[in-house]
Amino acid sequence: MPGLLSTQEIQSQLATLPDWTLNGKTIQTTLNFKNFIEAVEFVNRVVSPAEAAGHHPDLSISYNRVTISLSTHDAGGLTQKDFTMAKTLSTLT
Ligand SMILES: C[C@H](O)[C@H](O)[C@H]1CNC2=NC(N)=NC(=O)C2=N1
Repeated sequence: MPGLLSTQEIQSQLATLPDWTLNGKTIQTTLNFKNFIEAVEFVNRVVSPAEAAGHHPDLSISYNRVTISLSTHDAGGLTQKDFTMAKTLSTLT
């Protein structure tokens, strides 16, 4: 599938994102907030850049923790879009 990154490309991109890990065909991170409200406020800040990029992370909230998972569903794995979005989301905390 065009656009899928090689294992080597994934590893070198991950090296630039210290809080993110590879989990199967996704990259993932968990962020900790003070409480549920702050976690939800973070998720709300994700909406605009995700819509602008047409690329949407999987999000799960557990009280004060937000787990973000990125994968390019259309391509069936990781593409540059996932790493670009991970970098964008890292600026929102
Ligand atoms: C048409 C639309 O842009 C696509 O379906 C987009 C929407 N958001 C998406 N988000 C993610 N994470 N992967 C996709 O393949 C994807 N596709």
